[in-house]
Amino acid sequence: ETTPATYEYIVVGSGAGGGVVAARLAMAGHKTLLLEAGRDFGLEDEPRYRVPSFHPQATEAGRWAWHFRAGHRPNINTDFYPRFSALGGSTAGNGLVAMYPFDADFAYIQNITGDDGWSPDNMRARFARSVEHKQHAPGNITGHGTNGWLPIEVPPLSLDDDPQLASILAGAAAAVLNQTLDASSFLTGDLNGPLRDKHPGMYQVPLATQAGARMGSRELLLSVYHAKTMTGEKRFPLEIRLSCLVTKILMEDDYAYGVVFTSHDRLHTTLRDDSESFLWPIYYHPTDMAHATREVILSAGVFNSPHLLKLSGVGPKAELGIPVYVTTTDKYGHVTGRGVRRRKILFQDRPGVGENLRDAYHTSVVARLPANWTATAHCLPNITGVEDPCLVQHERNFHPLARGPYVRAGVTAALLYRSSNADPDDGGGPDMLLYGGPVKDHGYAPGFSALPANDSYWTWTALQMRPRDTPAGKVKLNARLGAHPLWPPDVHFNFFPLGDANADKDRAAMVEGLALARKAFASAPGIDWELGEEVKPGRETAGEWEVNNYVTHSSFGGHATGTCKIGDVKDEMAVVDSKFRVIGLKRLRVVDGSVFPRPLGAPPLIATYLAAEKAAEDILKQAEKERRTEGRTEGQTKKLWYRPGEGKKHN
Ligand SMILES: Cc1cc2nc3c(=O)[nH]c(=O)nc-3n(C[C@H](O)[C@H](O)[C@H](O)COP(=O)(O)OP(=O)(O)OC[C@H]3O[C@@H](n4cnc5c(N)ncnc54)[C@H](O)[C@@H]3O)c2cc1C
Repeated sequence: ETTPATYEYIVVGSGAGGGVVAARLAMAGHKTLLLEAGRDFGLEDEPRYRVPSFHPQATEAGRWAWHFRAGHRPNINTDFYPRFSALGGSTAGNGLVAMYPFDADFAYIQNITGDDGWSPDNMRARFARSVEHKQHAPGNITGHGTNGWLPIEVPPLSLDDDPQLASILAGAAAAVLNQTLDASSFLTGDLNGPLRDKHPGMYQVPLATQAGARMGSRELLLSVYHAKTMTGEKRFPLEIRLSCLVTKILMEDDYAYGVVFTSHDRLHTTLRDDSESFLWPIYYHPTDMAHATREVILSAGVFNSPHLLKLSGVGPKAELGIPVYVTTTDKYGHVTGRGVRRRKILFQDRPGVGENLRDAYHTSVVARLPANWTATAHCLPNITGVEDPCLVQHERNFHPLARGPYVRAGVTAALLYRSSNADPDDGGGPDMLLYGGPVKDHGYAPGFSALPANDSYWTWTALQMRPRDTPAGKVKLNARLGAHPLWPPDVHFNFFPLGDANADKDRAAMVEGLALARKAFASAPGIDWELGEEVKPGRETAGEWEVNNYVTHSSFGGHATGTCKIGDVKDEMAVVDSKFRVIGLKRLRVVDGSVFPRPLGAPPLIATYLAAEKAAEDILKQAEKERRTEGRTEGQTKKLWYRPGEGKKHN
């Protein structure tokens, strides 16, 4: 029996939420442990990490993924829903789209909680502090940062690259915006500018890249981890432990004081498959613990954060207050080896944990154009044994202009528009986004990343940025197997719930989006559709019933949120308050993409980074307050809260 290692803060998960929080706390001088279930794939010679256009292949790389199956309708959970397990979390393989959220997204949280830290002005100021906006086209950079840790750049583009490109974009401008294509405003416009919230328009899409290579919370963490003082010592007290799956939050009375974790490479990815072999890693790989004198911060993502809270006994009484299968452990968290027992695991009734699983709807129209894209015609992605000249070009050059076509992640243009189904009371402005690129993309499904060698596809995807309030989905303990950290949770969205009037309006907006995508193709000047074709949904999907059916059953997500939602402390379904503190408990916060109470207008990456920046400020303010009220100096705060053994322990 040894004394567990003790830190001021323990952060679980290194994604957009946890990566930023851990880095900020360590930079402020606090001894911080970051535990991440995955490995550092960026460290390996891994083009799927670095190269933006390989993001679909990264999504399907088994060793990086959580292998979630998520149903989009209740009781069906067969759909592939990618989430990454790596240093950097989902930022290690996501689509890199770096779009600033809408003011309304932040104003909503400010209004329901009364916390002005969420005001659009404060969030914009955080954005300006966090990013370094590198606009390769000479664009408007008002409201952007120039010196932050996250580089954002617009991949270089020339409309002369391919005769079909200008035509496709002109078709979209005509169909969606009723305008002729203004190439100069498209090339210099600013999708992250402060004015775009209220104005329909067509923009290039900024990416979180540095000179055409992926950047994210991994790079921030590594720069903090490796920083040295003038005398060559470690500058910031950050410890990062990879391949460590946190299995439980340790709690006593009403506060968290540490975590239990298991170290094993690929533990969760190889074994989260419902098979009978699920128990061996727990038996044969040691569990360990760490204690936190100040706080435990849960940043395990939209599915794993509520799952881990539930595994630790925090969640709905109806689910945790009845006997479920649990692994039996001794008082140090070590598995006793006597298998599983049925046990009630309720520690704190928090009915909102795992509820309110929401997402933004996407639906795509894919067309095969008459000719292959000239910019990528010589590329040979995904052909084993053959050197890919485009990859060689990307890897040998370090200026985005010289790196070639792989600096793009599959999205070339985004059109913001207001649908005829928009909520009249939503304050106006665009409620839909139509984005497109030279890819065959109709959502995540096994095998989707296998690209044809010479492709001639373009996909327009309609994204509903502001779905209405409808009955939401859930993340629950595995109904069949119970509460074991290696058993994946049941994840059920609730897309277009039947008989719900708001869902019908959402579907109508998506049907309109699909029609506009088709019109965009049809309006593309000079494209001979005798030589090309719509491949998805295909011409046979033409009648009202067929289109409705296609939208209902083929719409996909990717922006899941809400399972640990922020709310007023009096809202019994809220999980955390505006400062990310789990309501009803002390010393425990959730800081990740699960906290947003409803889907964000923009893709969630930047919003999650900014939420984490706010959380770090909130945590540091609290630490400072404690330091003052206790009248202690910083070095003397260690024993402030953690007094294990004094209180009543859970389990
Ligand atoms: C394929 C894909 C494409 C995307 N494209 C875009 C895009 O283009 N633009 C955009 O804005 N957003 C995009 N996103 C979404 C964006 O990446 C996420 O919203 C964001 O990363 C969420 O951050 P997070 O901190 O909530 O979770 P994550 O970034 O998922 O991080 C959670 C981390 O916690 C770790 N973890 C989980 N459980 C445990 C445990 N028990 N113990 C230890 N560690 C644990 C995980 O391994 C993971 O590293 C995409 C996501 C995916 C998966």
